[in-house]
Amino acid sequence: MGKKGILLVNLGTPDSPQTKDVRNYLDQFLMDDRVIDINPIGRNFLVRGIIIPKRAKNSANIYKEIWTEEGSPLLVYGKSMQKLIAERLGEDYHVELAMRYQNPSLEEALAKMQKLNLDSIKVVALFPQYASATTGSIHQMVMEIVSQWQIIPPIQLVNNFCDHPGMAKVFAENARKHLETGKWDHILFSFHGVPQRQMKKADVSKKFCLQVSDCCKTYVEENKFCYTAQCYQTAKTIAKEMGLAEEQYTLCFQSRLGKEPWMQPYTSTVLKELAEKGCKRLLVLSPAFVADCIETIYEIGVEYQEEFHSYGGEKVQMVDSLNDSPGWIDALEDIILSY
Ligand SMILES: C=CC1=C(C)c2cc3[nH]c(cc4nc(cc5[nH]c(cc1n2)c(C)c5CCC(=O)O)C(CCC(=O)O)=C4C)c(C)c3C=C
Ligand SMILES: [Fe+2]
Ligand SMILES: [Fe+2]
Repeated sequence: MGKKGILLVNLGTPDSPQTKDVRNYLDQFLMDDRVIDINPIGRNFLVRGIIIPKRAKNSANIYKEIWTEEGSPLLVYGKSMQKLIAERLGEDYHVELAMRYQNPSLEEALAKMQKLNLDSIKVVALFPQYASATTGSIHQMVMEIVSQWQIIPPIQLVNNFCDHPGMAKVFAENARKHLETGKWDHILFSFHGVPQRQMKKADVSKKFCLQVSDCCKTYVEENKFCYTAQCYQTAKTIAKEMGLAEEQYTLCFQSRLGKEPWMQPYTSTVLKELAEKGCKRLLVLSPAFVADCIETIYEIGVEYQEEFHSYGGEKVQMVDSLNDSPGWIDALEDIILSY
């Protein structure tokens, strides 16, 4: 028998923190019709005429602040995950890492896998929750590439691992380290948001998401593929592992882009409300990501800290992501073998 192929895929990151590379990254990312899902002319105007000219230089400066000697944190942790999981799975497996945007590209990772004549390929998008803009886009691109092959091996796509107990345990352990050393007034689960429009599009029945009150706070058959419902399920699983009561934590959504409504409550609004209630110290988990990146290190660690301070709060403590911790490698192995 030959080897089984495992393809780990994360979102992507610029090749360097220089403006030119950040521009290329944002262009490929935001021109994806699953990310900015409007008509092509509108998307071209919005992305190339407004967002990139306005954002690229500032984003490049932020990437410069978070860049490490080995590169972008998202890619550095991705490579480390790839190495550790390959060691763990042993000789019967071949593990590749790819990024949906920029490098290492999906094209080059899949070309390597094609040459190896693998028995099968399992695609694990490195997002605990399924969203059309992330996992959906990765799966679409993998299928487009593989559809050109003469031999298409058995392919399996992992949809989500939003309530995997091992994943939740590592987030809970990382948070617990801070619970032991400090007193926190409240815990936030701040997820990357998506536009409300994309949530409605993902509801096949058109009768559930954003149509019934508290539509996605419980994870049920009707919303089993809903990003928001999966976010609530992740938060619940981690909160249970941490022994938190419902009133001790709040779920919120960050990283909104543009003017249309995204999933709510927005993290900024919740920070303001908590500060007004007298909360001074917040512990923030961000379990939409499996690795620290610009959205956790900078948006939470720097921007939300400053914002909370401006409302009268004192401390926003970001909890480390799963990164390349041994517990996460255990969980990832289980996801690969059993999902
Ligand atoms: C967790 C899953 C993610 C979803 C869902 C998602 C949707 C989404 N994102 C944008 C716009 C931007 N996202 C950016 C960065 C970014 N987004 C994710 C994940 C999700 N995005 C990650 C992991 C990252 C970080 C990459 C890194 O290199 O660290 C950015 C860039 C930020 C910047 O340049 O300052 C933008 C812009 C949209 C429109 C969207 C729609 C559903
Ligand atoms: Fe994003
Ligand atoms: Fe929903």
